[in-house]
Amino acid sequence: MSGELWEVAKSLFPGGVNSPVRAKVQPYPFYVRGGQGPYIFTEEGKALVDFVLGYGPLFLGHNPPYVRRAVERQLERGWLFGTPSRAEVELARKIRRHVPSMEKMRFVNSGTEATMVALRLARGYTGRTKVLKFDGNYHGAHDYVLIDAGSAASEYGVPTSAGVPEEVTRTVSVCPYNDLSCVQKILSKEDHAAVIVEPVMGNMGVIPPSKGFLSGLREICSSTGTLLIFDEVITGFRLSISGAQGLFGVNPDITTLGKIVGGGFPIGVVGGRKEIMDQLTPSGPVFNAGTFNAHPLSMAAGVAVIEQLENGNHHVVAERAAKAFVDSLDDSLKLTHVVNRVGSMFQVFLGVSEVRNASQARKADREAYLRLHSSLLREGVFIPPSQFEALFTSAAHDQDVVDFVVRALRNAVRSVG
Ligand SMILES: Cc1ncc(COP(=O)(O)O)c(C=O)c1O
Ligand SMILES: N[C@H](C=O)CCC(=O)O
Repeated sequence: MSGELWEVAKSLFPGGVNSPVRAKVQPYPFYVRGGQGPYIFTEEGKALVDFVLGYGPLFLGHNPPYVRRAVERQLERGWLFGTPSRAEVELARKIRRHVPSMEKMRFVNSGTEATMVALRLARGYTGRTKVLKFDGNYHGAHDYVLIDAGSAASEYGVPTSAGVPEEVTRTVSVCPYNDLSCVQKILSKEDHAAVIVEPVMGNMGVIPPSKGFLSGLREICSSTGTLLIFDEVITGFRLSISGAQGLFGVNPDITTLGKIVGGGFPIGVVGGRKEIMDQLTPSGPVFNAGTFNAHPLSMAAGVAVIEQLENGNHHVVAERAAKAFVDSLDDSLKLTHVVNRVGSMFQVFLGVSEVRNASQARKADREAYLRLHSSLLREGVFIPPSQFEALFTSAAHDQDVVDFVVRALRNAVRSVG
């Protein structure tokens, strides 16, 4: 049972968990036995409608048969060879077909690794040291991005992590999200290698880019010789089959992917213009290597997921469910609130009337949000236990699920006040 596992886990893991946001569920995290479609099943045997979806990767829901079969086929053949395998070529060709700005790419094992390689590549290619990021954007858990970071770093009050050397911090400039004048001012010195941005912010709740923000970044970067990196670890293959860059029609120089493109198996991808990517070892001097890079199981799962996205109306189904949730929330909540939604990712901010950047997100009533989380859990619905995460829907969130969730929401909002 969850309570017993938690007691042991506390003695084994710092804070009882292996990724901090998981510890936010009160009074202790529930342990999960399995998942199917839009549901997860707890150790206690309770079914929960899942709006966390592994923090984004499971765009087709839990345990979809075509992904499972692809992984099983790979398992039968073996799963690690230390040499290239066919599936990595297949997955890369699919990614490039849908995200043409990724002319060449490197497969790594997490979004964290992907952004780390992207920034190193940008420095190697431009010969410049500094990079610019945005307050509240989260790009994983390495030194160069744990500065004013969102997600669990903000939730636990350490947006700038202890242990990041000051020498590193000094090389990272930070602007408020959606503030082009700040970017213009900083980049005008022409000493920054890159701007890294979540094209839709999904790690401070959800915050959409203002009209003209992404195209403005493109223009400023091009005119100052700065590389533009879109961190599409969340948005890639979610906001459209071509990610946020397809949706907004703005091409970055470098893209990072993760989550969906590995079908729920560990993956990160860094890709971009040929001449930039060719700086990577063995064709260039910027080093990257990895025992598990292009892991055959992740490659097989990724190919299966993209095949599904190429043939179904999965984005329509996921987006319809997200819209229904948001509409129902708007109808039931009496309290002042904002719901930001882009496609199938969204978040509600209670007690505030506008959220366009991280400082506005920080003003939301986080206690009230946690009450909403807990009461939804009692009603059989799992949303992230942190204001600074996004809710996600999947292609498995069909009309029956939506109807159930709308009823659950009506009961749950009473606890919010
Ligand atoms: C936008 C973004 N970039 C990078 C990462 C890091 O990915 P990972 O957790 O796979 O290291 C995440 C999430 O964790 C993310 O949301
Ligand atoms: N916000 C993070 C990634 O998107 C959530 C994953 C984690 O921190 O465990």
